[in-house]
Amino acid sequence: MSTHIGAKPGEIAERVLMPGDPLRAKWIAETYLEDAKCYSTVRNMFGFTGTYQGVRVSVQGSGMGMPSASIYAHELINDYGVNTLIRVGSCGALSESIKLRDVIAAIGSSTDSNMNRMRFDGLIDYAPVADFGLLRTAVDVAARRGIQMHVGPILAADAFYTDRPDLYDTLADYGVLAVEMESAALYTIAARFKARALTILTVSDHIKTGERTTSEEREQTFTEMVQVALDTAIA
Ligand SMILES: O=P(O)(O)O[C@H]1O[C@H](CO)[C@@H](O)[C@H]1O
Ligand SMILES: O=c1cc[nH]c(=O)[nH]1
Repeated sequence: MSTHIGAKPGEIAERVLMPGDPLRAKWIAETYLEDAKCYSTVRNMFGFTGTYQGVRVSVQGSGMGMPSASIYAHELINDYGVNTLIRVGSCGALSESIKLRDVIAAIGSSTDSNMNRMRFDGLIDYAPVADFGLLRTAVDVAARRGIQMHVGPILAADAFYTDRPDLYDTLADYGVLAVEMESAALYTIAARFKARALTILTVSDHIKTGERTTSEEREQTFTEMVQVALDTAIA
């Protein structure tokens, strides 16, 4: 067991999908994996391992926000030898060119979090980016499956509810497609410990139009994102 994950050594696959929502993890495991077994219920942050097309894959909930996601990414890599982490999350679209339920692969993640400022002593604005190989594979997989996937930069924000929507408009002017709450930390930790990471998102909320999906939809219906992530994980 690590501090926050109740798995024994060897119970977690080298390739892990990471939704923020632990019930999305359960749905993915039950829907897509064969012989899925739950290896952790610590804090109800469920983790499962099974096989997808004959390859061992795990799905681990990571919670909301960078402090929580950082814990799971750190322990998966350092305590369980995970080398491939693919976040499968929900996000808010910042631009009207993006529609509700669209799929986005995050090439890089800006952030308003202070975590990397502390890491680099306030002297460097580190640029957290996706693993190029995973991103290239995900683009190929999406094309093969006929799934339209946007590829571009996103924002990982500390707060879900912002007092500064004007900054979201400015970010959109600079090409930032969407906001979520984990990827800057995921990309940074993966880089630090020599693992590969990619974030794939489904638009659950539209910041410009106010449209939103239900919590049940966020849990159980983002199938295109999950299919791209699974095919990418085993490639
Ligand atoms: O749906 P998940 O993966 O949790 O991702 C998004 O949803 C949560 C906010 O509702 C944040 O964790 C955000 O990043
Ligand atoms: O608007 C949204 C939707 C999902 N996740 C976020 O962080 N923001």
